[in-house]
Amino acid sequence: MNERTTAELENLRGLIDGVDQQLIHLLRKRLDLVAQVGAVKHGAGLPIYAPQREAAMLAKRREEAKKMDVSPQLIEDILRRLMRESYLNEKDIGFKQVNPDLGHVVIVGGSGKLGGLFSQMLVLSGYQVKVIDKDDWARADEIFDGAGLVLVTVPIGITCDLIKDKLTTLPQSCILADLTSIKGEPVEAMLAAHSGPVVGLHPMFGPDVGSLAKQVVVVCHGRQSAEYQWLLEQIQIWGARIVEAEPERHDKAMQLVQAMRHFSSFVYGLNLYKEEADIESLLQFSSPIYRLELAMVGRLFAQSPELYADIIFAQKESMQAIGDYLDNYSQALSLLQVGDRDAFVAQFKEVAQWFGDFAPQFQRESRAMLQSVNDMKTG
Ligand SMILES: O=C(O)C(=O)C[C@]1(C(=O)O)C=C[C@@H](O)C=C1
Repeated sequence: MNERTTAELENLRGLIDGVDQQLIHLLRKRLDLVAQVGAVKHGAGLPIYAPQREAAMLAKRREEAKKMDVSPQLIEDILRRLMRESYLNEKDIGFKQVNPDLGHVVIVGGSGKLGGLFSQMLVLSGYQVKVIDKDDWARADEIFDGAGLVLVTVPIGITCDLIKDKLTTLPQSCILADLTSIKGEPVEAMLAAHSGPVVGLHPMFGPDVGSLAKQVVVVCHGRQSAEYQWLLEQIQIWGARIVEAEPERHDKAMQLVQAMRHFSSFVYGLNLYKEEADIESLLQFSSPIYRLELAMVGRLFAQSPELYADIIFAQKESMQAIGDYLDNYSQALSLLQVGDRDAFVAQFKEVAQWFGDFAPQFQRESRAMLQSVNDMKTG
């Protein structure tokens, strides 16, 4: 059935169409300026992401919007979305090459998705990239000869053995780095296999990010950090933030941030499956937060089971963290079973106090996400 309308409404809608068309012209104009900014940054070696400029610009636009009785949050939302577009556009122009004298780069496992992303970023920065995969080891000497950087990005389960078995005769000055999501054992293995510069990296994002702007790369220093300083600078030019960490502290955090997180998403999906839940009707009844939760869980099952098995099984210690979760679940369930509502409320308050200022901060952040989820609804 057609939506009802009136002549007056149609007239106003025509005027709105005109304003929206003007917006497209303005967007085109902004994109052209951003392309020029990208070219200037490329020449000067400046990072794609400029947080101080963004903060100053947003503050000014919010003020101006207020004066014109436009919601400051509206202009902020629009500009943030536009800047996301800027990161993508500036990326395509390419990046300054921080170390033009580096020999070529070898990506071990380059046909993997994350390896592919790093390969693309390095090529966009002017480096020559060679890939070595399962079937290429017979040509290894030729591929590694003259390499300035070897980046290991194979599944966690085989990373350490591959380093020990295959990467012991790299050129002395070559940097050996890995992208594995645990850092203790791989960094140790690299230090043992290679006597030159060593660094462990963990990109805290998946291969489907459009740009590295605002993403985090964890760095665990191995040896001769002055030799790979350029690489960290290069990653920052791509827009990412470098966070330094000790391998042990990083790995401990990953037990909760990755192993436990993904395991509980897995069980959530497993439970929906066993309960024979009808996703279609759940979506019909879903509140925005439930939709977001389904999206978080559902996206897991759109990806490689091996990848998640690798992450979950990577550290024996994760079993403890996941077991603790089960214990806490059982204890909380027993409150429900005995109908102890007061104990539940008391426990809730205790946890809320522990979250402190983070709880309202997360509430604010999730509000914006929930609004976007709602915006995406159609029909
Ligand atoms: O001003 C810049 O440095 C830009 O790259 C442009 C722009 C924008 O779209 O306005 C984009 C990214 C930066 O983080 C800041 C601002």
